[in-house]
Amino acid sequence: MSAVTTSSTATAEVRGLSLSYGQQTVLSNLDWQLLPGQVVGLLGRNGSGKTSLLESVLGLREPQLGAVQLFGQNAAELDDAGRARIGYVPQQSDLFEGFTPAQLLRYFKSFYPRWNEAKVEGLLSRWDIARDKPIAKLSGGQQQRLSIIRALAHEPDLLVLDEPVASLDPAGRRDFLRELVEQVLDRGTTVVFSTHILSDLERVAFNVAFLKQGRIGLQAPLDELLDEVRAVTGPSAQLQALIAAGGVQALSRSPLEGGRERCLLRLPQSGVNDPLHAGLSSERVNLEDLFMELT
Ligand SMILES: Nc1ncnc2c1ncn2[C@@H]1O[C@H](COP(=O)(O)OP(=O)(O)OP(=O)(O)O)[C@@H](O)[C@H]1O
Repeated sequence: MSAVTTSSTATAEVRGLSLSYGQQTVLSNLDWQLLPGQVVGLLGRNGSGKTSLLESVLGLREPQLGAVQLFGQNAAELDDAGRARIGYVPQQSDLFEGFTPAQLLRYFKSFYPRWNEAKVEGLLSRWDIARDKPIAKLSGGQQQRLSIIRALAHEPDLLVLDEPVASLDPAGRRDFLRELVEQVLDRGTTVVFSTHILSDLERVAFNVAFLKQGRIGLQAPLDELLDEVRAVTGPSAQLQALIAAGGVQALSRSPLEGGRERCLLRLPQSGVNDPLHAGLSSERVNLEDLFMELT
């Protein structure tokens, strides 16, 4: 179930990352890779370490073990040119509340050689953000959108969003996320965003990564998973034989009474090992099933 294939062109490459807070181990020998242009939804339970992982990827947290490379450089020692290629929207907004949006954006513009003023103006209008109102008086959702505009304005090659839609209402989330992804698709930006709102992922994440027990157990295109994964139930021996025959990836296995098991299996598209042929019961799964079993 390795989440990594070797590539020298990865936007981010994480190898053997371990991170603890005191006695609590949060990330454990974690491997992960983000390729150029990938849009990845990072899924994990509350407290599973999503923020810790994203901060480690950005070089903001020093892990006890392991290596993180961004654009081929050590993340903790990224040079200014490398830093300018990142857009980051943290879970806790770090906007200067005494500023107005116009002042804030002017301030950040001075740091970046690349700055797309037309995009900034267009998004401020479309996302309905008053340019000259103190940021402290904007709603939580408006502040979040402003934070995202700030992160998009310098056209980053890697955009990291930690629960970007937590303050948005359900109606706003869908259109907003779709537009966000459209904003970056043209440029081939790599996007990673953490969330536990599954409907957001279904709409915009082309890939999903599952964080469990300190590791990325699985990362794959969501469509492919919904197409290929089945919950298969039957006698353990029969399931074992099916798995041993090869070409089937066992994602999770849960023992049931009477020598039976329930397994999440990823089956090849050819259908050669269709469990129904082996007399086992097989059901399609949805994203919620995957979340429950893989996080
Ligand atoms: N600075 C810190 N010091 C000590 N413990 C921390 C610190 N930051 C996070 N933790 C702990 O590490 C674990 C992972 O936290 P993290 O914020 O990375 O998880 P998360 O998956 O982003 O959570 P959520 O979905 O609730 O935002 C939690 O148990 C948290 O209490």
